[in-house]
Amino acid sequence: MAKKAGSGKQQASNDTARKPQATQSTPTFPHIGPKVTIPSHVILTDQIILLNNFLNALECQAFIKMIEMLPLELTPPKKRGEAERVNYRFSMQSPTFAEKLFSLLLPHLPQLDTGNGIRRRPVACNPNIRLYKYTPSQHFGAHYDDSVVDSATGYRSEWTILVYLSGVEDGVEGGETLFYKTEKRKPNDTITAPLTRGTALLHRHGQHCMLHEGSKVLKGIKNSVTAPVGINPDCGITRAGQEGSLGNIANIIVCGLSIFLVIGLVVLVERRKAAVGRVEFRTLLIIYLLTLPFQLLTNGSLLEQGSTALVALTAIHAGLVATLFWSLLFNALVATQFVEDGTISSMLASVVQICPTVPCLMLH
Ligand SMILES: O=C(O)CCC(=O)C(=O)O
Ligand SMILES: [Fe+2]
Repeated sequence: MAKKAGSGKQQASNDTARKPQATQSTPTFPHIGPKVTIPSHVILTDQIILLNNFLNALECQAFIKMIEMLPLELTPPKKRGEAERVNYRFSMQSPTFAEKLFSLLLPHLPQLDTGNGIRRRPVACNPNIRLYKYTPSQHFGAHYDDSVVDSATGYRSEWTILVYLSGVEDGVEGGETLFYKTEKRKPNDTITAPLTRGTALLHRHGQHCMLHEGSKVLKGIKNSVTAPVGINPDCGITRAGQEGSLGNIANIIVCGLSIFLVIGLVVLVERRKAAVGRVEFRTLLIIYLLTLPFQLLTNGSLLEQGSTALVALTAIHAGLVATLFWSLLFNALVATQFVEDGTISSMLASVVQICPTVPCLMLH
């Protein structure tokens, strides 16, 4: 009898719950070539997708050879509340392989549901890579996969990718990944993903994960490689021009209008009759005017996240905002002067006002 979800969902055992593991030495992964066409086959909308022939027979063979050389761990006996997993595994952090895997997957990936009705193209594979080997009678009990956040990028995973390195073509019997529509696990509510060599199985994980298991291998050896797949963080605004996004359109419009408004104010200040503070105020407006195109570009979701252009423009923007602060302070000093004659003595009143506040601030 498979484990009941009961009070809480049966999670993959602690060491399989997609929490990044202590880094093991990274093996040299075999070469994987890009594939021209890999049609995606949706088995269950927003839940299970198959990409057949993601790896060819030679690539699968090379992976299995690599797995055979690794110091695989046989699962220790399960603890309370953990899913039963009896197989051999090698787990590691490999950002390089995760990037390679993702670059090959990306051209063939459909947009995936992020959980709030929005579909997005995934952005990365998590570097937590696992290699599995199941011998006859081994299996992975029913469980749910957890989401993980990649600390380097902040991407939260929403899907699992599982690539079968061996399958029925190799004489493997049993070992299919089973998905249950209900926790009762009735045969009518069970979806069986065919165990086909080279197929990449994408399935939803985290909050919307279906209860699933790696069924018992009856004959032959099942090998697979798996990684979590991340989608954009929820708070991100898709870059303008991508997936029909207008970027941060409100920011773009307001900054655009502000540019014209501030130019108008600069002109009006020029014509101002007041003897004191005119130049300072105009300088403040000009500095503010300079910040606006940078605000528009850096906060408008127009540029690629992490790109050199965005970093450079953000640095200039931050510098201008700091300058704006000092200019504003200077305007405040000028505006509080006592004798409005424009000479240095007019600053006296400001000094007299500010000095007593300093000890008060220090006491706080
Ligand atoms: O090997 C399988 O078929 C299932 C593996 C799995 O569920 C997992 O790695 O979380
Ligand atoms: Fe799983």
